Amino acid sequence: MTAPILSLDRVDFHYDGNHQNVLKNLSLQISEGSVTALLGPNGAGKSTLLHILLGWLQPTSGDIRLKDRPLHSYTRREAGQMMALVPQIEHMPFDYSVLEYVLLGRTPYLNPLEMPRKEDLEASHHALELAGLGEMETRTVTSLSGGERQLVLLARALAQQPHVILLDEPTSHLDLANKVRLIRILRQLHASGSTIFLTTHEPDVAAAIASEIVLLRGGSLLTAGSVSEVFTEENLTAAYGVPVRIIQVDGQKVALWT
Ligand SMILES: Nc1ncnc2c1ncn2[C@@H]1O[C@H](COP(=O)(O)OP(=O)(O)OP(=O)(O)O)[C@@H](O)[C@H]1O
Repeated sequence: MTAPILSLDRVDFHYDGNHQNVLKNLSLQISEGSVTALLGPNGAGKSTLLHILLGWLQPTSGDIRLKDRPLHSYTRREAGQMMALVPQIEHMPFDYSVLEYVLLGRTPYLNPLEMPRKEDLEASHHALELAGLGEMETRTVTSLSGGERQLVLLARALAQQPHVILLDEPTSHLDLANKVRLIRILRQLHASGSTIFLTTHEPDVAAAIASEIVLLRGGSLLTAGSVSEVFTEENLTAAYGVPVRIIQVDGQKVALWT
């Protein structure tokens, strides 16, 4: 196993005003260069965990390290150069063009009020091409469909050129063709050495791209490990509380609810 780029050690978390822990004694290591899929039922704590990993929420107790330092010791700018989030959805209040929105991904590299430089424009154009949005850069973000917006959020994260990319249910608004495009992009990023951590409600997407799977239930770790270890009928049935069958189609594992 390669060195962990992110590690959690006995992390507990509860939201203000509700003392029930949403994450419970969670220990986890994410290896550099891995693709980790986080699966679990609604309310398991997946989005909360993503926000903890980004440093947006502070654990109630326990430690989180990014590379060789505690996560809380990173400035926002340093953390922004290391990690990017692709949220599931984001309120887009202003009539930014697609290109302007994607350029926001370059903020961790710019000084306050500095105009984007040549390399920022190049990184943003490249990200738009990768996400299949090359033709759309002058459209306003408010005029886009849900799936197109999700691709813009992906492009913004790609423009950020992070070491670790975190994605919250990245296929939730995508049609089949764009789902395949996303899987290809994530495979490309993986091949170029990026670390990828995604939540998904689609076990098949997890099986298609992940090297590691983490199963969360009720804020606790059910199990974590390689796809062959974790993606089993027994584990998925325990995670979701409904009987799950796994079949193989052309060497690909597919989960069926029975
Ligand atoms: N801001 C908040 N204040 C209080 N409780 C919250 C807050 N956000 C989430 N929760 C609660 O924390 C628990 C975990 O929520 P979280 O959104 O992390 O789950 P999830 O696994 O991402 O769920 P889903 O699959 O439905 O998106 C849930 O019980 C939820 O109701």
